[in-house]
Amino acid sequence: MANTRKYLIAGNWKMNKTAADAEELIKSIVLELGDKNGVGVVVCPPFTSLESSAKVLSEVSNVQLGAQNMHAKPSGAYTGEISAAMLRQLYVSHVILGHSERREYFKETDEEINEKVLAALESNLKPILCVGEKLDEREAGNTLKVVETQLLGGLVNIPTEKAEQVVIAYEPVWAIGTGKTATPEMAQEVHGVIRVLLRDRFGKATGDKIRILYGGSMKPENADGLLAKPDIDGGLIGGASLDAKSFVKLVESAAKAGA
Ligand SMILES: O=C(CO)COP(=O)(O)O
Repeated sequence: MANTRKYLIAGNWKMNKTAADAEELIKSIVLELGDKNGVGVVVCPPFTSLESSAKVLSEVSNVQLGAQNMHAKPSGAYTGEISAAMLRQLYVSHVILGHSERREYFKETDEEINEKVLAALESNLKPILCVGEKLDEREAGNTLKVVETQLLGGLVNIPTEKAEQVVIAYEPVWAIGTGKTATPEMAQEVHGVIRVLLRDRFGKATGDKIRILYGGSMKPENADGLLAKPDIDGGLIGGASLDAKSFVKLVESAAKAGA
């Protein structure tokens, strides 16, 4: 066993699957997964599929539901946005925040992401806070600096007693959807630094409980090496989460790593 934290495999479906397609995929995942337990499993379909997904999952205890974003304000004149309370009512337990695609295409800043993390915790949603460097930042030797700024920026004002609810996802932007994965050593180097920053920020006991997922072209063929590393506590999976068999294989890899 690489560590004592419970592994988590989360699927980020991004802007894929209509509600009907989502229902089919969730059913296939549930079937493929059976009653396997011991690893946290979260699926994050688009907003439009949350309600039908929640219905399918209402009788399943080993798969949780996540959203891909939310607004920091509880309600108001924010056309097109979704609040934490709206997600909670659909039995959503997790929410991905600060994904690099939102930072890049929707210009989300660390400050806005931090407001969302605080609002999510306030509503008892578990934020999956994403951090990660772009290729030019890595090539310039700035990886750790970028990750530290995004991490600490996203965690401003988070009370220590709530910090355990937070999940961190390290997703090097150059590895997302490109088929290029960070080697286990490259990923562990960054995860190890994130662990030290979390211990500094929240104390060792809490810092050691926070899960740090790896994301970026993670698939069944490369998962074992990554999940064997001491500070890699699971995965945030894009492409490979859209296929029930490969997603469940990743859950099995995590179960093996945690055994
Ligand atoms: O962005 C990701 C998950 O949030 C990773 O996507 P891929 O697994 O498709 O590279």
